[in-house]
Amino acid sequence: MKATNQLFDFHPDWLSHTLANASADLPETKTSLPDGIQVSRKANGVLWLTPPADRANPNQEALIISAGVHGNETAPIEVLNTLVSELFSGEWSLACPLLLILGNPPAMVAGERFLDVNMNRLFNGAHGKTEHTGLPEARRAQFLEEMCRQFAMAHQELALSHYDLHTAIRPSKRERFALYPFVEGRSVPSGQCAFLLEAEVETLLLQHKASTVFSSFTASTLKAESFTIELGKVEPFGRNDLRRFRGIERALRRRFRGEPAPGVHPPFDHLTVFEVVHEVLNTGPSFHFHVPDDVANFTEYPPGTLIWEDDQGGYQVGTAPEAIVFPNRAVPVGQRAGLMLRASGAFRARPG
Ligand SMILES: O=C(O)CCC(=O)N[C@@H](CCC(=O)O)C(=O)O
Ligand SMILES: [Zn+2]
Repeated sequence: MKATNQLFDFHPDWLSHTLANASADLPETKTSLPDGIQVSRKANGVLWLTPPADRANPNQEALIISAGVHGNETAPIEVLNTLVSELFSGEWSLACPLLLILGNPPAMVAGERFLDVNMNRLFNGAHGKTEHTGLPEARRAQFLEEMCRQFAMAHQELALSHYDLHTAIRPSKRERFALYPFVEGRSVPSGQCAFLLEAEVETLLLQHKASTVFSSFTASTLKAESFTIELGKVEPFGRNDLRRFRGIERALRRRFRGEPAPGVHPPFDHLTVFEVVHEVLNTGPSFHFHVPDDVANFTEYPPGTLIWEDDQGGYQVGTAPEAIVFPNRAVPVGQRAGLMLRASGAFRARPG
């Protein structure tokens, strides 16, 4: 199709174009789809789509969807690519402005989480730290912040949501879970909970402080309703069982098309909610992490369990059981080695 070829230079799809140009500094390229959607490839792996001004946007929203901020988390990248291919081949029509981001193309090509520095610790301005000067991942994070800022400015009259799609390094006792960045005084809107259930995400983690992850930037700075969503486990391109990702694919397609939310149905009729009670940081040479390397996300520890210690102190589970997510001792000093969670209730959606 003409529009696809113009934007993707004869590559069959957006993903293969993005991988083939992983380190290229591509100029902005614009085209339009036969149904009038304006498409701008802002840079490699970044598409800004705008429906015609007279098209209805029934949900009155604008969406930022990112994947591949970690290069080896490939399933959500494949899901986004499928949706872009459907849109470009005219299978359905877009109702809302959309900013689509494949975060770290060089790391995607390498099949690595990141190359020089974890890009999902570089937002909210952290890309500007002197130790990151000149690093491609820092430049990319700064560019992505700028794209999101411009997109939010261009659509101030619409409700802005950002879903940053990931897969986890370890197996998980809860297959899909979302993290809600902390913003003072804010609580999760019920419509967002219903969307997570629609996407077959049944667990929600409430963060306890703002951070340097992408979703925290869009939540804090752009006032978006933002979530990091963990959709399964890391696998290389082509090795994902995409049937396990149909929930998010369907739910995003429905939002892109501007259709109303469907009713909720068991088993995806309630979200189990956890709150972060402690962030485990690698404190340096004397840091000793007592959680084994291969423990699954949401493994629960009874009260009093020693989670980590160093020569200054440590952390023990409090009076109620706590679960761990993202245990990872191999992080640089000062970075997160895990999150300790306490169950804090449930969101039960009204039956559809
Ligand atoms: O499985 C893991 O250990 C990491 C999976 C992952 O990349 N998670 C995100 C979570 C971001 C957030 O806290 O919102 C990350 O660590 O960047
Ligand atoms: Zn990730």
